Amino acid sequence: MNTIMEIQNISKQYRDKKIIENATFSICANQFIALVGKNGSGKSTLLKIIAELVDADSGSIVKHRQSLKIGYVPEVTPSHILFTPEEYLYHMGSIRGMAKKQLQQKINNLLELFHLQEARNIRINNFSKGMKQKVMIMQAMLEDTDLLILDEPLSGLDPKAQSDLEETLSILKDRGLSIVLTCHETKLLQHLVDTVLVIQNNKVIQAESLNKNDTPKTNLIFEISSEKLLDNLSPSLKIQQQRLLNNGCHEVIAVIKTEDTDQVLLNLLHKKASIKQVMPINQKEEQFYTHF
Ligand SMILES: Nc1ncnc2c1ncn2[C@@H]1O[C@H](COP(=O)(O)OP(=O)(O)OP(=O)(O)O)[C@@H](O)[C@H]1O
Repeated sequence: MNTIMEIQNISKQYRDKKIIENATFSICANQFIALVGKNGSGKSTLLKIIAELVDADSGSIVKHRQSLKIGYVPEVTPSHILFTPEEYLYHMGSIRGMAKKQLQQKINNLLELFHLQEARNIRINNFSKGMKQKVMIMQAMLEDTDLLILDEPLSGLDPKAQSDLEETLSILKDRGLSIVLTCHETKLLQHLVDTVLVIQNNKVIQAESLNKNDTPKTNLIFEISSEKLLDNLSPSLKIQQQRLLNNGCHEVIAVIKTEDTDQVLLNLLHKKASIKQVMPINQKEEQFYTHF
């Protein structure tokens, strides 16, 4: 897959509280990423950093396209917009300096795509939550968006509005957009999501595909004194993040097949690695499904 953006070693804290620590992952063209984690784990913060609305304390974001267009939809939908969707989108596009003709054409396309043509002249404050959510996504897509970032788009929607929005997201994915969203119920989006990123203890860990037929996998975090020691471990170890610690050791976050766990741990212990965490991925997903 074509990488469009790399998030490299991003860290963020508010006052003395660590929120995100050394987050490293890539976003590819047409990839659908769900970011999950407990309340207050830092999901919204990470989205705002990717959308360049909040600065990270350290680390960098590398864009692989010169003019990568990012659309951001916040968690809270404004409830008292007295404009019609057409007026609102026109206003938002004008603020961004879009040409009148191009803007009108785009608004027409979006109203059609989101099935809101019949509501084009109704004021947004009379809309249902699902319809308001659609207008917020439309404003994020006024320009030719490559990456759409959505904070909890499904929250507060009734099941009908959720499946309606799910259908819209599926169409956007089919049109080639990359989507990163936070959600509590990844099960709802199971057929759309390519990658699940989990924020846990300030770290961003990649869970495996949601496909239940996959071989069970386990996340492993360990420290090892030298990168060279990893060389002949790599076939059984899919390294996702690696960083140099102040003590000169390397902290490694990796995924292994659950059936290889004993052998990999034995090999690591022979190499004097220090094991920090072993967590079966399916169990972790189960935990997210049941506790959010
Ligand atoms: N601007 C800010 N100033 C200080 N603290 C903040 C700020 N923004 C977020 N925080 C704190 O950072 C932590 C992470 O917040 P964030 O909103 O990113 O979490 P979240 O995972 O999106 O939570 P939720 O699932 O409840 O929406 C929380 O403890 C929050 O209080």
